[in-house]
Amino acid sequence: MAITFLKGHGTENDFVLLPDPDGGLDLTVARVRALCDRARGLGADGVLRIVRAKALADAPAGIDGDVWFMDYRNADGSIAETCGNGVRVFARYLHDTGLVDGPEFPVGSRAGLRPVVVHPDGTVTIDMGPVRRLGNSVAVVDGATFAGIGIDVGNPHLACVLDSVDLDSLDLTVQPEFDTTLFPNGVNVEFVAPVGPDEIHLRVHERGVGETRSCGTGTVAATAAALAAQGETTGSCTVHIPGGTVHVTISETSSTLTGPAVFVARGELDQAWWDAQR
Ligand SMILES: N[C@@H](CCC[C@H](N)C(=O)O)C(=O)O
Repeated sequence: MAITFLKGHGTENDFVLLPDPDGGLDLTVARVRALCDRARGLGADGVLRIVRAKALADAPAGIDGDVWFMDYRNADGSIAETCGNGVRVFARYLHDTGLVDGPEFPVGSRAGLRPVVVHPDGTVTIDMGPVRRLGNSVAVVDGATFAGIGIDVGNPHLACVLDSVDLDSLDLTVQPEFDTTLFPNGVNVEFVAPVGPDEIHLRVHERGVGETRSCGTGTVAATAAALAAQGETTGSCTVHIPGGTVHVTISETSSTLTGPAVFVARGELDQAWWDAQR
């Protein structure tokens, strides 16, 4: 059977999507790495396998088996709990292909259900769930220490609000150092430059990927950190990342992320190439 793929992105955080309703694909670490490789594969920050929850061995308890589940993998082959930009692209695929009834439905992820609304213009709003603050910490970049806040949005983040440092001057080609006691499974690190009370610029180094043009869960974590810097726990924010702009709201009990979801290509993988990546 031919293996079909789609290539898409959410604010230039790009993904290979693999429709696999019955979970038949043997998606090894080597295959994820090869797919994401920008020279020997299709090139992407991550892979989104589109699978029914009942076909997945490690779907979290409590998710109905018929729910469409986003089996997310980072470019290095590691599994992450969720991906905000990925959920938007995933949701748009389900909606546009008629795999769901109507514009409002839940998407399964290892962080739990993420209810979505697909808008007529193709943008998507996700209910990202509660934002959990983990306490103060620091990130070290090139010997310089930045104060930040640990934030859990289903996956772990360390969001640092900059005061005087120029965002563009940071070297994010290597993983910023972080406290491995607070983040034993690694962390996504955000650097946030406020440009107004409800508007920020953001750069992010993603766990399992490197610097990306955008990170949806990171935009929520960055908003929480920017609000905390103003003494607030709730509010809304326009977030500019290198790959575009999204909108985030945070309440005491939940959060939302709204932004674009774009498809670039669809096709079939070469079977001999796939078989050679074990
Ligand atoms: N790009 C994603 C986050 C993907 C997972 C992350 N790298 C992790 O390991 O937690 C997003 O848009 O949220």
